[in-house]
Amino acid sequence: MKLWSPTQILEWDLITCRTEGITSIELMYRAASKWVQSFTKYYPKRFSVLVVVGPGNNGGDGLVIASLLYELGYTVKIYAVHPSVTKSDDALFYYHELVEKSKIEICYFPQSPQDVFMTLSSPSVVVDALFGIGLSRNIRGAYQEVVEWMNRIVEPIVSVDVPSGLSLRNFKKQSGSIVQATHTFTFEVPKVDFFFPENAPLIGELCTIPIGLTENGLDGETPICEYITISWITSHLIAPKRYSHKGTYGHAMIIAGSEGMMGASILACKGALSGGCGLITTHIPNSYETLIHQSVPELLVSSDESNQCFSSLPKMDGIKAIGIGPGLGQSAITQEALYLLMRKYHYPMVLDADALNILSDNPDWLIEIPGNSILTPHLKEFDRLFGTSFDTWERIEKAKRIAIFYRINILIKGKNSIIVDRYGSWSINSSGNSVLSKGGSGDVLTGLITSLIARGYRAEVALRLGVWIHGKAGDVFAAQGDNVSLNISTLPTYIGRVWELLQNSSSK
Ligand SMILES: NC(=O)C1=CN([C@@H]2O[C@H](COP(=O)(O)OP(=O)(O)OC[C@H]3O[C@@H](n4cnc5c(N)ncnc54)[C@H](OP(=O)(O)O)[C@@H]3O)[C@@H](O)[C@H]2O)[C@@H](O)CC1
Ligand SMILES: [K+]
Repeated sequence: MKLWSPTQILEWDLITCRTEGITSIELMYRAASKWVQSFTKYYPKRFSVLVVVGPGNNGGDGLVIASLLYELGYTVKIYAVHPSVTKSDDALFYYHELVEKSKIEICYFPQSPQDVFMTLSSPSVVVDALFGIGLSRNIRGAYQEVVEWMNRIVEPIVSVDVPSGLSLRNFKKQSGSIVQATHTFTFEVPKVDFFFPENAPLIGELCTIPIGLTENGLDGETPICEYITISWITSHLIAPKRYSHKGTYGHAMIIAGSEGMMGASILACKGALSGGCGLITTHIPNSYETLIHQSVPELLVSSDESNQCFSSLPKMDGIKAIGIGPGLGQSAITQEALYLLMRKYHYPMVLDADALNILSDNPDWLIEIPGNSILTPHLKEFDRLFGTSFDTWERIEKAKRIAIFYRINILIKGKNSIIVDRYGSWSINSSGNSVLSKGGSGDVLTGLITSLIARGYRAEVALRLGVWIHGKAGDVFAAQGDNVSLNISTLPTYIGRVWELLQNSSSK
């Protein structure tokens, strides 16, 4: 799914009006009606409702929502901050047509919405229609007071389109107050900022409400980014060849594990096996050869000169991708070996965990990373590598500059992982949940992505596929009714279920 900027969404509204021959007033009514349909499923008539309206079209939606709920028999009050209720022509139309003609009470600033709310019978809910995608600066003054009052109300807040006050990149350096919504019912498509970790407490439960904007209305426009869902994944899968042998699907190498951390090596190798490449060689400290043979008999094993850690380069003929880092350790001899490996190897590498820690300590080695490789830091590792950022937008801009400069791809791991590729395009992953927040989960992912590259996917595609499949495996596990106890060594089994699901979706 493509994610658009506020300006593009407003343009999409206009295109829809032109294509369908309707007015923006009609589109506003349609949007508000659909919104009310969703709202009533969560909050039935026994709830009384305070609708807080702002000066623009978001406030206009609020006026239509208030009158539709009133018609449905809800107890409704409106709270307006702007002295004349609204500055928008469309909203004014509905103010005269619907609100004035009804008996809905309107209360105004400087009375506090809290005081008005207290006059409603319980249970009650606040509808936040103060600002939507048109907010152009940080909220100050009366609006700020109102947002702070709303946030102190303990009952649910349901935001219309956007929690009011969220900048959506209309301006930089967000610093004003923002509504902390219980639900955000957003129109047509989620907004990019909803997926950023710093905004998670503001959005609450997200519900996207289709309002029938013209399909393909923004064709030819460049979206801000792609939200990776199953349809993107199925459209990028390479079908298995009919006649194949183990050489058909590529040869991957995993360099992972050191004394006391060989579990990381096993997990990364199992992750690689679940990615489906033809051959996997693992390079390990030589004292663990028997352990690996017994734990994962499918692997070819290359033994290091050291008994404890990675210290010498393996033979790399025919290896199409190397995954390196899980449990690797950071001894001086390992650091040296990583440096030599990056200089000598010319295909993509997937650098994770200790490989990233080593790079953080030696930032001038970044230039040695083979082109089209992948770095897979989580937030803290990213900040350690490239410095802290004010917010996710700044972090993404930084990642784009670095990715383009070094011709590498960067995965910033998190609840909604962000993928920035070497061309500067970026995506947000949609799959995954908290069962994956465990030691070893990243090791499996490193192996999986490495395997997909060896199998023949371009690195930037393998990265997106791997991240989505890994997250989806966590979702398949949680769908069984257990969102706690995933044992990471069983994760590859759930990756297998995801492949099955993908095969079924592709054949439909
Ligand atoms: N277009 C369509 O057909 C459809 C649109 N829809 C709805 O419209 C929403 C977008 O509406 P919008 O563009 O009017 O923007 P909105 O968020 O209401 O705010 C703009 C107003 O706020 C003001 N203002 C801005 N910042 C401020 C601040 N910090 N402090 C104080 N004031 C500030 C700004 O005035 P300014 O002072 O900048 O001149 C202006 O008056 C969208 O989210 C969706 O809900 C749906 O109905 C579907 C159909
Ligand atoms: K809002």
